[in-house]
Amino acid sequence: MKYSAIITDIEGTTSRISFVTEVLFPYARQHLPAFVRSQCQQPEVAQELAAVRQQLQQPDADIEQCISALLSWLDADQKITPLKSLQGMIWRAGYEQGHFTGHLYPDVVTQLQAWHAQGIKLYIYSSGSVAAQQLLFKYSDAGDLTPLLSGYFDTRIGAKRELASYAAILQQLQLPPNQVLFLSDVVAELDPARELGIATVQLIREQQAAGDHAIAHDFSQIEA
Ligand SMILES: CSCCC(=O)C(=O)COP(=O)(O)O
Ligand SMILES: [Mg+2]
Repeated sequence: MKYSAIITDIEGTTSRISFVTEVLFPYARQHLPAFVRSQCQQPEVAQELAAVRQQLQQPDADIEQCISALLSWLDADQKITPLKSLQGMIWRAGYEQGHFTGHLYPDVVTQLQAWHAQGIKLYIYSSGSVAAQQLLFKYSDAGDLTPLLSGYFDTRIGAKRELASYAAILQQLQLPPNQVLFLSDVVAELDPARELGIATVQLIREQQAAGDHAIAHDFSQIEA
């Protein structure tokens, strides 16, 4: 066993990009205005709206201005933390009511089970909120896979292209970098992890450009 821990990205790595862009994002877009209007007094929503106002640097922005900003961030796929948190809250209903299940490539399910059985700790690092990550794995195509996972990281620990984010994750895992493997389809996410000494593998699921990291087309090709 080469690694004590494996951290994996979601979109384009464990899951098809189109599941995020054609199922999750449109569902959030459709339900966000009514969700925010009806739930804005709930403390967890009010807290995210305060973060939206802070991001806008408009402390007096009303609900409709907040909704408009959130929708424009969503359309531009901006990984802004209050948007990602609200998306997770909205997706909960979609999963619980059976509108969709969390897409995972079949090789991911098999390999996560094998790595878990070998004693490798498995973590997720996605721009989707921790709650959204937990929902995807709880309501996955293959059933509840959350027992396989030891932890989750989102934009609260930092952006995925920033070296400091990977340093903070290593700090939390309390592991030396060479015992950790990071999987992503995006070279700009793999580069800062490698700079810290974390092992990296780029997943090439579709037709994206390869970088200079080790490459796998599916999880069965990854030596851990
Ligand atoms: C937790 S599933 C939703 C993924 C998401 O919201 C997103 O922005 C994709 O981010 P990733 O870091 O997984 O590429
Ligand atoms: Mg990705």
